[in-house]
Amino acid sequence: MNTLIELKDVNFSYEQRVVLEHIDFKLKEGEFWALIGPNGSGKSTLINIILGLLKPDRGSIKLFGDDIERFRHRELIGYVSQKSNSFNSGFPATVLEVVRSGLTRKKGLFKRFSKHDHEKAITALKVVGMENFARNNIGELSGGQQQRVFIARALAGEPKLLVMDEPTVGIDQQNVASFYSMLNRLNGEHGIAILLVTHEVDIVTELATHVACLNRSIHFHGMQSEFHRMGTEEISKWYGHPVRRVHQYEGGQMND
Ligand SMILES: Nc1ncnc2c1ncn2[C@@H]1O[C@H](COP(=O)(O)OP(=O)(O)OP(=O)(O)O)[C@@H](O)[C@H]1O
Repeated sequence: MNTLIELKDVNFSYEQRVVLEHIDFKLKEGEFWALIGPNGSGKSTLINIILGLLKPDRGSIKLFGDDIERFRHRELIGYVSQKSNSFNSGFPATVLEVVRSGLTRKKGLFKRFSKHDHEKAITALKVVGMENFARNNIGELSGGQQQRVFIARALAGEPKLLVMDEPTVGIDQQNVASFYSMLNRLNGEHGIAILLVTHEVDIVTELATHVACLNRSIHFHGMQSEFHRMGTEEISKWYGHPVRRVHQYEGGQMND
């Protein structure tokens, strides 16, 4: 399995304040990682470093085997942020246009879209179950539907890795479940690796193949099954406050 993300001894501070320390992290092809941690633990900062938006003070970062400075295949990484789903009803773009805009990195902003691009966009909409909404205005859709469209936008460029920072913020509980089963399909059937930042520890650590626990440094990095074997006390210690674990089904479920 190829390694898609590899961080070694990464440190980062805002001004004088250290927020990430000695971060080692590795994600391989086909894996589904949940990145969890309390508020302010550095999750978004870590994602921004992986995306090349922030530069670490120290340490090495490799993407798809290349040093981040030399990595030229941004299209291999699709990114969906928590703020994507915030269009209001007057926003003048169709779902199809939003998804096609995911191809601009490859084509340049003012190039015309080919029939092939159109097909790619429709295929991506089918994957997320939104093909019937292609002609709708993006603002007419619910938060959950908009977020699916943003996943489709990220998928249009045919990435091998999808990075998401709390993509379910603002989505109601019922739609969250179907959103996650869609992610499961993307990972299981389409083989797309996923790195997902989440507060929904209970659902996601059941779905993900691997879990990373962050609170300034990495406190756990391993398989989902090992994570679920960890004791409540151990989890509470790094989380910074008591964490209650609810054993509802095999493997256990954790609420925080
Ligand atoms: N631009 C910034 N300048 C200064 N400090 C920042 C900046 N962005 C974040 N921080 C601080 O760095 C720490 C880590 O923030 P970060 O957003 O990475 O955490 P997080 O785990 O994603 O938090 P949350 O779960 O609340 O979204 C926090 O203490 C935050 O206040």
